[in-house]
Amino acid sequence: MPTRLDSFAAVVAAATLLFLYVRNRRARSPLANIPGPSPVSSWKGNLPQIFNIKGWDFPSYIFATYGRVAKMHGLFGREVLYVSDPRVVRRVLLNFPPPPMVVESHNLVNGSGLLGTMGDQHKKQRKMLNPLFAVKHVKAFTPLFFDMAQKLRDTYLNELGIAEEPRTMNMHYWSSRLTLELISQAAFGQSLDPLNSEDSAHPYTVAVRAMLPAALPLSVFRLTTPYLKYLGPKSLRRWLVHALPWPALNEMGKVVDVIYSTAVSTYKQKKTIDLDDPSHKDVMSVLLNANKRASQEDRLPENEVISQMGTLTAAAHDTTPNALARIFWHLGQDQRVQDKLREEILSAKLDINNPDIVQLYDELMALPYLDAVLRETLRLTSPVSMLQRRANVDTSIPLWKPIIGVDGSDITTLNVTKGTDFILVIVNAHRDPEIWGPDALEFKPERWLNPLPDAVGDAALPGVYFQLLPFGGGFKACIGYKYAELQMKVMLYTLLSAFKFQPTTDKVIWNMHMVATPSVEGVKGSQLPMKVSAIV
Ligand code: HEM
Repeated sequence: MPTRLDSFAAVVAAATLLFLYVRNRRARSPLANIPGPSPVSSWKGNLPQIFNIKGWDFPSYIFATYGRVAKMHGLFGREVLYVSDPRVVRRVLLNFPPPPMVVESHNLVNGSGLLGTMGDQHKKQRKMLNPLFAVKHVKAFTPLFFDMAQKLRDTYLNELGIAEEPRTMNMHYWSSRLTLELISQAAFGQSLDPLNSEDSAHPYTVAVRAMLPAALPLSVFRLTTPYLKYLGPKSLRRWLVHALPWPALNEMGKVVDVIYSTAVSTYKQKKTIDLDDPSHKDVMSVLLNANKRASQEDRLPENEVISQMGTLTAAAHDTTPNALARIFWHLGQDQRVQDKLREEILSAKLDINNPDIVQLYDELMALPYLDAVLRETLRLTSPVSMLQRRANVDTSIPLWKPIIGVDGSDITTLNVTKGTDFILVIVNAHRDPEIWGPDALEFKPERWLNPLPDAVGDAALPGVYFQLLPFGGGFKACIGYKYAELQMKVMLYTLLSAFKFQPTTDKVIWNMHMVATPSVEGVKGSQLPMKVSAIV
């Protein structure tokens, strides 16, 4: 029979073992000396703070308390580095992939397109698609974009009666409709929305707009995505999505089906046309043609070509309308900037019917204040506020500026092991006063008209868009950023020439999803109400 003493000894032994286990684990971790906040959940660590749609204060709190590097916890105590140090951001973005969960979630929804692939498969796709998104190709869409933006302007003026009296318009909704129409025409050569009335009812447009709301209730299950393939073949998984008594999943299934079947029918239709006919300029036609001519080694299989359609639509639609809405929001908040921008636009008098498309594109891009407003919005309020990556090797990364370790020593290099997770905090890197100056938190387009602080060059953030990261950087950087830039500039040029935009009394909230989205309390869906008046 064990005595009380035996029981006591067993408890002490167990406690000692547990203590040693925890201590050894901590000692073994090369991140043990990196300071950071305590986890708020025993199994979710700091994730509820990191991925909180109302959590804008968290990145600023971390920056103020810990600086550019903080250690946090993910699921079941997994260590996560929350980083805005520009040298670390550079090394990580240029070398490490997103964690499998991120890539697999994209793959489940849009198949094996750019967002849903990694490694050699992804490299091969980029090789095929990069030239189609180069400036030379994007320039060719300038007249189409102006045509569509003018259509929207005329609908506002006439069908919606703004020529007669001001109206409150949801600028997110209209940016989203224009984005979808432009991507349909430019990327797939088909028009889905004539943009001439209040509503758009094309099933594809409806499905794409429903995608993000449908994905939100499922986002907590993203963690399981790398393992879903073990449930069986695709056909079985597809059947389960519709058959399980789970409304959120069934809804997502319906949305994905519409997007996929439209992609397949577009692909089949493209195979019947003469792709050598130069009038077929849309991305999909050019891609099919390039793929047909590619060497066996470089050629993409059919399913990967089809998957690009949903991928490009989702990537363009989930981001550009929110970026545009944010610009309109800033212009509403700061009427001085709006007036100054309109003045530049009205005095530029671009000939938008200029048959020299290259000249028209170059003149639009050369408008300095328009460019400065865009850059400043994407700096201060980047639509994407964080990126996720996972180390694929053990390595050491020197820091831009040292941090102070838990033991009080200076840390100048991060030693990370394979598998370490990173949250790259774009919002902090874009607002760092040591990089951007003491006015880093102010919306000041003028900063881009003057030489930037030397620290911007020294920090060398690895973005594809100037020294900024709204479009990411490295091998998974945004392929469509020149396209997005053109769309945003054309829409601003066209609408600001005709209208004044003012905030309403509604309280607009920006939700910190993976892409920041505006809403109004108590109103369903994305909302950016603005009072729009015609300029007489
Ligand atoms: C303002 C608008 C946009 C923003 C802020 C934006 C932002 C981003 C960011 C941050 C990434 C990198 C994600 C990561 O590293 O994990 C990305 C990737 C991507 N974007 Fe965009 N994007 C925009 C517009 C577009 C447009 C218009 C298109 C297509 C026409 C597009 C297509 C893509 C694709 C295909 C990828 C995946 C690239 C890859 O994995 O190789 N984006 N975007």
